[in-house]
Amino acid sequence: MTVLVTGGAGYIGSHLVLALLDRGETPVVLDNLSTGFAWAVPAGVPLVTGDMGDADLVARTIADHGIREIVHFAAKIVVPDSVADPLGYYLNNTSKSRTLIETAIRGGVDRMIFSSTAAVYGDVSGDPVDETAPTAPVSPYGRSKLMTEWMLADAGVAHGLRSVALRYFNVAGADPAGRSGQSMQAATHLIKVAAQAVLGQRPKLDVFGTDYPTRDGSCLRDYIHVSDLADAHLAALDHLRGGGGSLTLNCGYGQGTSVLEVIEVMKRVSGVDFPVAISPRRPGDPAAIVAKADRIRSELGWSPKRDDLDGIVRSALAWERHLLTAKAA
Ligand SMILES: NC(=O)c1ccc[n+]([C@@H]2O[C@H](COP(=O)([O-])OP(=O)(O)OC[C@H]3O[C@@H](n4cnc5c(N)ncnc54)[C@H](O)[C@@H]3O)[C@@H](O)[C@H]2O)c1
Ligand SMILES: O=c1ccn([C@@H]2O[C@H](COP(=O)(O)OP(=O)(O)O[C@H]3O[C@H](CO)[C@@H](O)[C@H](O)[C@H]3O)[C@@H](O)[C@H]2O)c(=O)[nH]1
Repeated sequence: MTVLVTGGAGYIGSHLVLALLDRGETPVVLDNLSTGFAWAVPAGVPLVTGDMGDADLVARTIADHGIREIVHFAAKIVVPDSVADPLGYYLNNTSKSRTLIETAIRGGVDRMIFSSTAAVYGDVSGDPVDETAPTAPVSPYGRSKLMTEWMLADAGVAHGLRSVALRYFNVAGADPAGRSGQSMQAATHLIKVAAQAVLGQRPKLDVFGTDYPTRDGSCLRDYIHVSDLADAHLAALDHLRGGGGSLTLNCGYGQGTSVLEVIEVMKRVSGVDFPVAISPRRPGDPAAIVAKADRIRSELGWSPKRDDLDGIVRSALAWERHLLTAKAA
């Protein structure tokens, strides 16, 4: 069975492509390479370079490869950018997802896994949130994703498309075998930025706010290893292939870690005391967001294998070193 992976040249999508190959499946990637890399798509995996908003291209790809299921990662993903450019985010993440969903249904696709986000919940009190918590995103990014969840739910009722919306919490780390990682140099994610600070690629790390109502004043997030997340997608595919119904599932470990704690782990693991500056809050950031992640275990039988922040940080750092060596070569 061939699986179409939109955004498969990106960070998380490339890890799913590896996980699919590891279990003998046949992925096809559709990616416009806006933030992804052709080299991140393993040799032998077809890469269709183009936009998910291009209905003709999507229809052709579905027909050419006999696609019945799509894992949909393609999106713009930077929360503060979405505050500055909301319409760009609604176009790429919402409107183009609408085109993708419509074209998929017309082409006979009946299963879809969607990369949703913890950002759909908004500013929660800090207690772990389960999937029944009210959705009240505080950024255009979160809203652009929530609207896609709604479209999938409505299309499911009207057209029989079954889907699993996976609400990722903070994804970090890299493939344990060193085959992929987060590669965008201008990335804004905390663990990536901290790894770059270790290697001297950034002069310092800014902590965006230490005046939040949290245990040390910095924001709390629930960091999940990207390979555990890839496994959750495999489990979600298996669920739908087995005839299972649509689901919305949190993907996290249920453990909140503060920005300052992440920095402490990065310094300890690397042995490098990089400079840290306390800076103002960043727009669109909720104070604390931690998953209650029981449903994914009971519905999919998924459980994490790499629930260890030291290990996540170590793998992110190893990938950053790899990128640096590759650049120098
Ligand atoms: N990284 C996280 O912590 C995180 C957390 C929650 C949810 N997510 C979601 O996971 C998904 C993947 O994120 P990522 O971290 O791998 O980001 P990424 O930027 O590395 O990957 C996104 C990929 O989508 C491609 N793309 C974007 N718009 C496209 C379009 N219109 N047509 C075709 N390709 C397009 C990009 O080129 C890129 O390869 C996104 O949907 C994101 O919202 C990520
Ligand atoms: O240089 C930095 C980078 C980040 N942070 C802070 O670190 C925390 C985590 O930030 P980041 O790694 O950028 O992730 P989030 O903004 O939490 O967003 C990520 O996690 C969300 C789910 O929680 C996803 O929806 C988004 O796609 C993904 O970018 C936030 O409090 C940031 O303010 C800093 O203090 N300094």
